[in-house]
Amino acid sequence: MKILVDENMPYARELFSRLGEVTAVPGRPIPVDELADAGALMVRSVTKVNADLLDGKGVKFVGTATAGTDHIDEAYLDRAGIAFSAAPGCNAIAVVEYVFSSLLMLAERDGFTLTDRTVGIVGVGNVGVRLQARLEAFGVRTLLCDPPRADRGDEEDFQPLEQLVREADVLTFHTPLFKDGPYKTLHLADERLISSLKPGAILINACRGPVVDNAALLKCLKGGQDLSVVLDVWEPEPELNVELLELVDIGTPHIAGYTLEGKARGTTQVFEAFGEFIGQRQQVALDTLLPAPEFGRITLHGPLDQATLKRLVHLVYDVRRDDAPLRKVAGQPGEFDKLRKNYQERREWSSLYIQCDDENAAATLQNLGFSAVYHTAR
Ligand SMILES: NC(=O)C1=CN([C@@H]2O[C@H](COP(=O)(O)OP(=O)(O)OC[C@H]3O[C@@H](n4cnc5c(N)ncnc54)[C@H](O)[C@@H]3O)[C@@H](O)[C@H]2O)C=CC1
Ligand SMILES: O=C(O)C(=O)[C@H](O)COP(=O)(O)O
Repeated sequence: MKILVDENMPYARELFSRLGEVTAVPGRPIPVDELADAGALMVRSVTKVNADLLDGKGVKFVGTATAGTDHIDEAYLDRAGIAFSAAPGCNAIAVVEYVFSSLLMLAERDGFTLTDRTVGIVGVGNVGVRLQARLEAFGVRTLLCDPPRADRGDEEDFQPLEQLVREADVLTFHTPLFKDGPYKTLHLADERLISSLKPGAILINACRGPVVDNAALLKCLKGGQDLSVVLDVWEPEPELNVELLELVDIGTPHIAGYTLEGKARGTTQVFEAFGEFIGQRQQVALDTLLPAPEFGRITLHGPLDQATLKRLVHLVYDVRRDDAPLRKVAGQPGEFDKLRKNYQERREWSSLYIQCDDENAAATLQNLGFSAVYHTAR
């Protein structure tokens, strides 16, 4: 069977060739003629999968190596009898580490202590849960908002969005994009919400661009609102509003989820689902695929404070490495996708093995997701 895969899926050729004949293609725009004889299609978020793309073709299985699924018309796939699988949670750790890098950078720049701040998390799924756990591991207070989970009766202390807006110093969005329905998230952060944020607040959007009304945000920033902004996603992509980019504190080209581990997990999740679909069950251990990281092992002497955590975090990933290149090319056609396609390898904190001579530092770093151990010379 011919399996069409997005060329930005690491390890796709190597894995899927165990199950069929692989052709790697760009995802935006996808070369439609390649679909004519394809039995399976593996995409990322840049390919809109719907009747226009697939009607009259022989595709029987669609996989997306992403957490978000708003680019897939699932109702159409259902009607057309095409099997579908996504990769929930594959890159959640990467997004959490992006948010942490941003907060630590802003804290250093503006001279505040993270543990004095309250972080409101909107959308407490794979990303939000991990973000809450890591923030709390470092002693940062969190407030949670997730109406679908609250309505399901999930045992968590959920608050209304209005309360987060009133109380949070940082408001960070991690919801899917729902254009309508009871839990609509399109423009969830509208002008009213943005202008009601506490003075000096930080607004972060690393989920989908249209969850924050970009025109309203631009208006608030141009009006001089005392607000710091971190945007990884834009309305619309790949054409972002350059004037808005100039006014945000951190702006990146939709790469919050782009650790090598996160992308590789996405590939392996859809690979395993496809294997299951064709009756050839496969399992892949992620660490058999990944190369050694640039920085593998270090020693930390003494306790862990915010400044030390910032240095450790930024040894693995500093969000500014993705902000500067976007500012250089923003507004030039094709450049947004080029930055994403030629993304410099980025690893997760767990790739850094830290030997600590302070027991508390080791425990906190472990809870934050580093591979930390306590070891004394005695
Ligand atoms: N920037 C990037 O590179 C990445 C972006 N994403 C985006 O982030 C989103 C969240 O990712 P995950 O946590 O993995 O998804 P998830 O599906 O595990 O969690 C989403 C959570 O949002 C909640 N939610 C839904 N509607 C809501 C509403 N109206 N208000 C508050 N909460 C609501 C859901 O109940 C769920 O708990 C994805 O749907 C995707 O669009 C995900 C990964 C990488
Ligand atoms: O998983 C998701 O959802 C994301 O937003 C991905 O990180 C987006 O990456 P691409 O699929 O656009 O490469």
